Amino acid sequence: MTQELRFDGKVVIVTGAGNGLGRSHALMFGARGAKVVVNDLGGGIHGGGQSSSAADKVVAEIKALGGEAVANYDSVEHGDKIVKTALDAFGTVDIVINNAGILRDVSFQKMTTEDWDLIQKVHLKGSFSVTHAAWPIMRDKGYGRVLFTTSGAGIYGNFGQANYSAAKLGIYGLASTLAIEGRSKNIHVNTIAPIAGSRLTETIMPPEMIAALKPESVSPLVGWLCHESCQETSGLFEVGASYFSKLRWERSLGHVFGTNKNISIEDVANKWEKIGDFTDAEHPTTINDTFGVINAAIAHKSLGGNQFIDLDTASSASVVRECSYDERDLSLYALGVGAGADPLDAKELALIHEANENFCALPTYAVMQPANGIVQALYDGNGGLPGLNFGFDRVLHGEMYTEIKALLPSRAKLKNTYTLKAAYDKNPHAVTVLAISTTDETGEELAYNEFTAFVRGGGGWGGDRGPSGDANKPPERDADIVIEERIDPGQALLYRLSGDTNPLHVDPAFAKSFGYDKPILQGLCSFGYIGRHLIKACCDGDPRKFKSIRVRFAETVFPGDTLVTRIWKESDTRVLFEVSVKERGKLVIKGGVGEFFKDALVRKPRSAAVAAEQVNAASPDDVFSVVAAFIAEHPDLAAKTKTSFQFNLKGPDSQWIIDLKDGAGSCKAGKLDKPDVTIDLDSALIEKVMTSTLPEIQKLYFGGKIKIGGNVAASNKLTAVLGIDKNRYTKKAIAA
Ligand SMILES: CCCCCCC[C@@H](O)CC(=O)SCCNC(=O)CCNC(=O)[C@H](O)C(C)(C)COP(=O)(O)OP(=O)(O)OC[C@H]1O[C@@H](n2cnc3c(N)ncnc32)[C@H](O)[C@@H]1OP(=O)(O)O
Repeated sequence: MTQELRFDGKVVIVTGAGNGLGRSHALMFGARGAKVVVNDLGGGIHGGGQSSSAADKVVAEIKALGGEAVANYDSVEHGDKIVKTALDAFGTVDIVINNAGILRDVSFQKMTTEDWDLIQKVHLKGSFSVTHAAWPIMRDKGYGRVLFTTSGAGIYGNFGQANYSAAKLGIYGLASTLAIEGRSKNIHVNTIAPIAGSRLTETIMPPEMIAALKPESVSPLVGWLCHESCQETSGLFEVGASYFSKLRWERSLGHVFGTNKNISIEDVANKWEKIGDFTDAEHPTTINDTFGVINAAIAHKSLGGNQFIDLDTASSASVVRECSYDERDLSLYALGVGAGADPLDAKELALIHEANENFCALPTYAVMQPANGIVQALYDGNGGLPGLNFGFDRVLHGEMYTEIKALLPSRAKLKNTYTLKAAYDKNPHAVTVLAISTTDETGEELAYNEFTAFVRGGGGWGGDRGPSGDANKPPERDADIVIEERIDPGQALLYRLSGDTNPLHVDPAFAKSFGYDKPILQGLCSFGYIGRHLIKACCDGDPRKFKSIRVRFAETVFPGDTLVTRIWKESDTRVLFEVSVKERGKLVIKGGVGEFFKDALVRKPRSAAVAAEQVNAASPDDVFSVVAAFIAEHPDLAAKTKTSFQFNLKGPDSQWIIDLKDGAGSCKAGKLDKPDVTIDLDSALIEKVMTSTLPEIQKLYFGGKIKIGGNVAASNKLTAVLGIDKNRYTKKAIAA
């Protein structure tokens, strides 16, 4: 900032401006264009006497510098008179500097009531009185800057200054409330605790220190806080001898016993260390920050001595959440975890392009829907999921285990059943393990997940510490396979669209409040990358061979990092792995274990009820499901599938091969030479079905001509027909 900050046209009252700090402030304002009311009673430092000479001298100094100033000799107890001087001379008041003060230092033992009252009168009541007289003027004009002067003696206490300490901390309380009341009227209120050599301090400081503590080194802070371009309000600053700093409150995370418990003195004594433990301390800035904590404590009914983990639910019934996904979700997720960086990589394209004949869900998508249920619960601070009594401000994803039980369909309605498997007290933190079983509409279990949450400051209830140490350490030899991949700097923003909208990954301010320099990558995003690495390295690129993965998120990963996955083969179906970040040489994933199926999982036909809902579907999966459902409903055809059953599903321009065997099978684009059955799609028939059943779909999608494969919109039409009217259509076709 190079432009001079001036106060032209602004009217400033500086109390106690005849000497020391007040004089320095007044000269600074005068030199920068302000009209200054130089108030000074001209008394001694202990409150006796009166003289106009001190104020007059400073007025003369300001005028000599080319500025405008008037003197005022009233006591600050009569703030209205001081403000009247400003109004009479300059017509308004813009800035009030409450600086005047005296000392009556004496030990508390010897302090008289008069010593006490006098100090309260000059400091606390004086600050009130001047500010109170100027307040309506500043409110009416919608502009004001008020500065109060407190002291280290007020903030920290000081021997022999009980009266002064009380008044000075009272001033800070006054300032804090005025900052709130003035905010809507553009009145900013700040407080400084100056350390300066002045008449008040020369009796208690050695001369060389007094010389170093020039009042002139305090005034620049006063000038900045009172400038119209400064937005600071409610601040408290220590300043002196070229040192400028800001103070704030700090509060330990504390301890909540739970309101259902009668708290004893012994309970408090037992938790004393925790109550005073400033690890992960908070910095409250408003009274609501305190009420929030108290309300949370009142709201807690079943804490059993801990605030964030609902231990009661550890043994209670599971919670079920329903959700669904489709091809678009799978594609978006695959992109979110780095697939498609090379659009010509055919194996990865099959994870993204829903009409690809090998289209298949990335197996790690199995974590996504269960995770989204947790994310929703975290938004609520307690979404009814077992164990969760905390929000995003506490949680880091600690560990993850995912096991695939059946091939994920390209679309499904899911039931996720959440159970709190364990809660460990890693004092001062906590670790919870949520077990989630995922089933589809048919009741078949598709996946099993274990989410481990690291809950900052959530421990300390004296519970079991749980497993310790590093599990699944890799052997001390070079890795068998190393895969390196850079995460795009914008990856967290793309990944969050799959559902993990935790602000920690997108909002720089939130990340800062959590203790990070910038937003961090979602744990499950790294997880997805690593899943892809394992598929590439250990499944020959076939996601259908992927069985399970276990990781510990040991260090933070940031978007833009390069992941280096090191894999050690234990057998054909099991590996250990670790992941580090190339740029920082940090190990970010420890204890990794991957397991694989010897033979790729195969699709199983889904029930007719499920298939009937596959309208507007676009993928081979859906075509397959519908046809397989039809077959299942026709015993003659079903019997054939026990051995092998193949047929062509033919449209005017392209064809699908459906291949069924032992209740499982595949569907891909192409034409069999010798199919068991050929179902010939007749566009006239389709048009008739569409016209009679779904004219709006026809209007949108159907132009009298159907294409299959390659053309997604056309695939929609095909499966819509099969789904809606499959019996009528396929019967006729097969009969033909
Ligand atoms: C849960 C469902 C989530 C669903 C998704 C929604 C939320 C998401 O948006 C949130 C995220 O994605 S966060 C991003 C991913 N996670 C991270 O970046 C965390 C990385 N890990 C760390 O920073 C440290 O390990 C850290 C900070 C976690 C721990 O480090 P320290 O404090 O140094 O701990 P330390 O002293 O080493 O160990 C204390 C005890 O805790 C155990 N522990 C350590 N790391 C753990 C971890 N990652 N998971 C589980 N337990 C862990 C230690 O073993 C130790 O216990 P003991 O002494 O008994 O061995």
